[in-house]
Amino acid sequence: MLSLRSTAILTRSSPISSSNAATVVGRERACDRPLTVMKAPSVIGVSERDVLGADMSWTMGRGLTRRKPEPLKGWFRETGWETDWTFSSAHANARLMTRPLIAVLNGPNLNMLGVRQPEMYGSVTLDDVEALCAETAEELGLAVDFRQTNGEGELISWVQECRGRAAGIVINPAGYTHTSVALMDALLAVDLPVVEVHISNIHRRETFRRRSYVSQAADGIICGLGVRGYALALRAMADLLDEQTDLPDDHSDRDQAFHPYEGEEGA
Ligand SMILES: O=C1C[C@@](O)(C(=O)O)C[C@@H](O)[C@@H]1O
Repeated sequence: MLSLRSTAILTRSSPISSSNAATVVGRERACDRPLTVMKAPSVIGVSERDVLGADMSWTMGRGLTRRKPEPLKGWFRETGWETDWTFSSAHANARLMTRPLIAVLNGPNLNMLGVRQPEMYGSVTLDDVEALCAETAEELGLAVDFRQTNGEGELISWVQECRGRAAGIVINPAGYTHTSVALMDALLAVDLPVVEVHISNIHRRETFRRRSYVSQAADGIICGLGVRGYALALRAMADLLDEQTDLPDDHSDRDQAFHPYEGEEGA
């Protein structure tokens, strides 16, 4: 279970748009080290998609370091999905960036990596793959939720849960690649960027592996490059998300529009 790792709270009164901003109150004073918080849609009154799915860059107004902490109005819900918020407050105007959450989903028998047909899949374990994904995500400024299941229904439920929660899906559907219309339908339904990964080159193997239902729902496919395909998939996902982003680099307009501590005593 994920634990609450920091105690920041978001409050806002109007719907999010890319041109306004939220008030962010942290128990931690503005600092240069990262804070990880759980999302709190019920607290901040925005949809989970706004928090996690959308590309967002929040610019905090002047005065973060001067604000007295408000009483907490609620706690971030623990949902198993998280986002990282990084305070960088070397300057008077601190900037808060969300990390888009990418679900990395693995299908049946991938828990057996390392012992399963090593001549085909190599000797690395699924834990190694998870570590690789975490490292790559860190480098790319993404957050990952890495999961594996042997159940088709569970995999489909996880895909469905991504809607409104994740910014994209990297999936190695394993055996369900070649059989599951339902998984394909779920991926089509969530309407998120999808990158399909296979450790082995499915086109060099048995004929039945050449057909992938999942590919119908995938933006791209990486196969045959071993587990590094996961890292490549995350890189591709970062690019896809960048392409969706139309935020200007210069947030000065938002800096001007957002004065959360205006009028406050001591601000
Ligand atoms: O389980 C797997 C693993 C696999 O998805 C791969 O990663 O190469 C390829 C599938 O055909 C197979 O059923």
